[in-house]
Amino acid sequence: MIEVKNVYKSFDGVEVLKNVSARFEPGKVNLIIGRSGSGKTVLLKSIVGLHEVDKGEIIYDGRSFTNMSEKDRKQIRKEIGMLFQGSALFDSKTVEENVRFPLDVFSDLSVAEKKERTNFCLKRVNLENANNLYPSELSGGMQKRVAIARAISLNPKYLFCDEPNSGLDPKTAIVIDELIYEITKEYNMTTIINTHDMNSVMGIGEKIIFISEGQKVWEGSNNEILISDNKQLNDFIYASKFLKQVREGFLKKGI
Ligand SMILES: Nc1ncnc2c1ncn2[C@@H]1O[C@H](COP(=O)(O)OP(=O)(O)OP(=O)(O)O)[C@@H](O)[C@H]1O
Repeated sequence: MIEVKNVYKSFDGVEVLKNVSARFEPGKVNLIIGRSGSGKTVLLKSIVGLHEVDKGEIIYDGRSFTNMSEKDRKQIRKEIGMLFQGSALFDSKTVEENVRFPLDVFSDLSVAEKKERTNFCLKRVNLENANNLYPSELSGGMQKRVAIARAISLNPKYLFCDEPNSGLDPKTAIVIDELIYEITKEYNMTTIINTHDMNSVMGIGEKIIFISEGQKVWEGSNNEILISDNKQLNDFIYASKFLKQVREGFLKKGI
């Protein structure tokens, strides 16, 4: 479990995170949602240590990331898989080299073991025959799958995804969401995703944190979101006419 306790973060005197607390559980897909500029990325970066928080604490399974030495942080970083916006693959490396990269840098595996692990990860994302292709030869969805294979190569306990669906068509986005959901369950990972994709929210949002102007103003599940009477949350969610109609139908049925 990852715990965020009373976290504050400012840039040049401007408070971007204000007393944010949240618990992200293992084996669950946790989403951070909110408008552009609400502080989602700053929160995610604070959790992984790309930003130092001004106040408050980040705790990984009882280990205070905020207060530990750089050496201990390195250990936690090895337990983290990251899926960046836009996949962030190395264009000059093949699919196989991209997926193997974290193993080359962080593991003591032999060449044969690395090959085996790389192939296992590629198989897991249904890309068995793509080893020798370059990112430019792949569709956006395939690139995302390579990025997922790379993110799980070190068998992480924690998976962070920043807007995993950006740039994908709705159908491919669902495939990627489902893949993230399945691997979260398979490896009992604590997965945290930043998104404003309402399909993801409704499809895989087991636990959702809604951030507005740097504050957590709501948390709950994808089912609870449909019956919430939190005005700020509803203004955000039902900016979509379609979802407004879904909510009305849902409430009419009295579920
Ligand atoms: N390194 C930084 N220096 C100064 N200000 C920053 C920095 N990073 C983020 N901010 C500011 O913090 C605020 C929150 O930004 P953040 O990127 O977390 O928003 P977001 O919710 O992730 O938005 P989006 O959905 O558009 O990615 C913004 O006002 C942004 O300008």
